Amino acid sequence: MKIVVDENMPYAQELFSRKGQVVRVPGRPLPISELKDAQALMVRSVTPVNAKLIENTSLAFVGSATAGTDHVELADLDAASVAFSAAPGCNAIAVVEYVLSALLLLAERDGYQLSDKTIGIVGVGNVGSRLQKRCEALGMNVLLCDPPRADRGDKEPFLPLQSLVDHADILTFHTPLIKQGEYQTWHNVDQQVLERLRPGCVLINACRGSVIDNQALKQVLIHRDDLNVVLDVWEPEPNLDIELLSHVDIATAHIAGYTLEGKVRGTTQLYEAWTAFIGQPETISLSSLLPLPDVSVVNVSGEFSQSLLKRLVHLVYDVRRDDALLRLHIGDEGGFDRLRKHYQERREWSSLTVNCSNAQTAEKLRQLGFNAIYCA
Ligand SMILES: NC(=O)C1=CN([C@@H]2O[C@H](COP(=O)(O)OP(=O)(O)OC[C@H]3O[C@@H](n4cnc5c(N)ncnc54)[C@H](O)[C@@H]3O)[C@@H](O)[C@H]2O)C=CC1
Ligand SMILES: O=C(O)C(=O)[C@H](O)COP(=O)(O)O
Repeated sequence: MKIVVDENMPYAQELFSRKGQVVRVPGRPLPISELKDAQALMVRSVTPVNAKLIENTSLAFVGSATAGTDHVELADLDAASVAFSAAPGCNAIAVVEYVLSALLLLAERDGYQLSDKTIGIVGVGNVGSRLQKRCEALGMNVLLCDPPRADRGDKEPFLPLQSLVDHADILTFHTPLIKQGEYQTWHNVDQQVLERLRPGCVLINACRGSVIDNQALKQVLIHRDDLNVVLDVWEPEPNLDIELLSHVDIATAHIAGYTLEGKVRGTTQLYEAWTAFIGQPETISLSSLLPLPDVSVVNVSGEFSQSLLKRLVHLVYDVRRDDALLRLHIGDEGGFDRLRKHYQERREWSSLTVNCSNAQTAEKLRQLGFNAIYCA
């Protein structure tokens, strides 16, 4: 059995080679000739999966180690009777921690407490709902927008997008890219929305570039220098608009989901889906695969504060590292993809054990995702 896997998928070789011959390939562009005699293909978001890719192959299964599936034409796979599985939620914690790392930086730079702010979360799925919990733990006022969930009758108090635009100090997007229909998200943030954002608003996009009209954003940023913008995703990728980048406060190369845990979960979720598909189901424990992080234990005394949180968060991950790298390498041929391919290991906050002398501090840090322990 031949299994073709994207080379940017940690532990794929180790796991999939238990069941067949593994061939690792680049995802952009993917060498189609490798698919002719392959039974399974495991991709990432950079590989468009459509009729053209799968024609004249023996593929029975395609997996994508991603949350988003806008790169996959599901109807084409259905028509060719090729099974498909994604990895929902695999990297949700990573995206949440990216967003909070960025917010803690901006809050320190501009001298405010996040607990005084209202955050609007658009798209309250795996990422949005985890972000909601952590923002509530921080004492922020949280507004939610998710029309599909509202229409399903989910209990949360969902609001229309316009209401979030009018009331949020921070507006952050976590929807899939939906190109048309009732729940379209393509260019959800257009010129009109951008002009209407509250003065000093922080706008974050860590879902898909085209959820924000990037050309409209560039034009608006030229005359609205009060806005603060965090972009992890761009329209288009990898050839983003360098002038837009120069107006953005925090700019990264579509790496919000790139913790080691997030990537490995993506691989293990696909492996489990695929072994179930071939009738040999296996379950993989994440902790059996993960190495110890560089910094694994710290001691903390005293009460919880935003500045303590920022110090702990940036001990694990400081988004400025990725911002600096993108600005340095965006002019290089293939720079965007190279940064993603050779991404420096990044861990989730839960990888850090925080020994606290204060019980409330320990409780708060646990709510925020650290492995915090109260040591009397
Ligand atoms: N930058 C990165 O590295 C990453 C980006 N992503 C992107 O973020 C997206 C969200 O990720 P998850 O939370 O894991 O997906 P999810 O599918 O769990 O949640 C998406 C939520 O958006 C809602 N939604 C759909 N249409 C909407 C609309 N028109 N307005 C408001 N809400 C709408 C859905 O009802 C759902 O609750 C993914 O589809 C993917 O494109 C995900 C992971 C990493
Ligand atoms: O899971 C998603 O959706 C994402 O956006 C991924 O983090 C993107 O990573 P790649 O699949 O492009 O490596």
